[in-house]
Amino acid sequence: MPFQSNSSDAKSIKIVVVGAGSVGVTTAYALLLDRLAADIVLIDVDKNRAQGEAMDLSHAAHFAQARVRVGDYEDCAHAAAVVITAGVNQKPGQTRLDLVKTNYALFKEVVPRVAHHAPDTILVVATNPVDVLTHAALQLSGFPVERVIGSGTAMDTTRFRHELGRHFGVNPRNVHAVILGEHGDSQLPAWSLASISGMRLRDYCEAAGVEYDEAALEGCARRTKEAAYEIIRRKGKTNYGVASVLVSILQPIVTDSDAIMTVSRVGAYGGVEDVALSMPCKLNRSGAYQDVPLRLSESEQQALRQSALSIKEVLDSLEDQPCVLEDQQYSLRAEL
Ligand SMILES: NC(=O)C1=CN([C@@H]2O[C@H](COP(=O)(O)OP(=O)(O)OC[C@H]3O[C@@H](n4cnc5c(N)ncnc54)[C@H](O)[C@@H]3O)[C@@H](O)[C@H]2O)C=CC1
Ligand SMILES: CC(=O)C(=O)O
Repeated sequence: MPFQSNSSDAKSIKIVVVGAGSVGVTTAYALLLDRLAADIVLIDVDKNRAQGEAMDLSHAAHFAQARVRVGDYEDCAHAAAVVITAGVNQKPGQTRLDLVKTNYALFKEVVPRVAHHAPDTILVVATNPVDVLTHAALQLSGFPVERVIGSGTAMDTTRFRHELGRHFGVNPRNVHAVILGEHGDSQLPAWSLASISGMRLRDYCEAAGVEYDEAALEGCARRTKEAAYEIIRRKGKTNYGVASVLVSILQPIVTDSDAIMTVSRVGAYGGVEDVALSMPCKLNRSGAYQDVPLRLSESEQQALRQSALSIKEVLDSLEDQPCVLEDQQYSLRAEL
């Protein structure tokens, strides 16, 4: 039975989180606080630790009228979404792309299992490098493109709005600004689209009688790009921001509400075919749709192309491309 959306009622909603590490369990906790699902399933190779996390979360679940349990891949059946957070994280100084070989190998193990048991679900990928692995998840699952979503620059867009909100002294929710491209070093701020109170940033500054301080704004974009490096240098990981972002991606899926978010999806960008990166997408119960019109400046289009090319280079460098042939896919699934 395919997932049936039930916009006002979380009773029937199951969400599976693969990877009960720092990001996975923080996401499960954020899901509980948001009361988005009735059944939250944790899957991890370290079953003992996952069990401990599920027990602890269950005590919090008491207040949210949901249950949290440890499961296996067959528990993915009928899940509204399966969030993949399993994998190694960055050590101080490492880039997200440095993780690709290890986490790609893990995806070859995990994704076909999820797809086998939950052929109608939506995959939400958080594991890094998230754009490369969103592409891998699409190929390994055989799902339609709209049902494989990477958290992408939804995280960076949130950080960017936080920075701009602080700079302009307004609530970040009232800043409309997006980061596009790679969830990584080649990301780009779409300055030409940024607005506050319906006004482009230059107009807003003029109307407010404040300086349009280009250097300070560049600082906002730089701190956005470097935020994860700095947090990892200080505390060894990031978890709260991404967990909240993952729940904000799951919300429009569960409630079928057509929210527009910058998430990663496979497509053609800046003339580069078959690559995943983030652009604004409409999210609903069927997945992520790129039917949101966008008019970027010439230099932003160039930067987007460069971002696509740098992700593509990593994809091409993977010795063993994800299997794309139907019969290969079946043979992989037959081994499960
Ligand atoms: N997209 C984003 O914005 C963010 C992504 N991340 C990424 O999320 C991933 C996870 O990070 P953390 O939770 O901090 O790492 P962690 O080390 O705390 O957790 C990883 C978990 O994956 C599990 N795991 C390993 N192999 C597995 C397998 N084959 N099947 C099931 N579970 C398996 C481990 O047992 C562990 O519990 C990393 O790749 C990290 O870079 C982290 C923060 C933000
Ligand atoms: C680690 C990571 O990808 C982030 O916090 O943005």
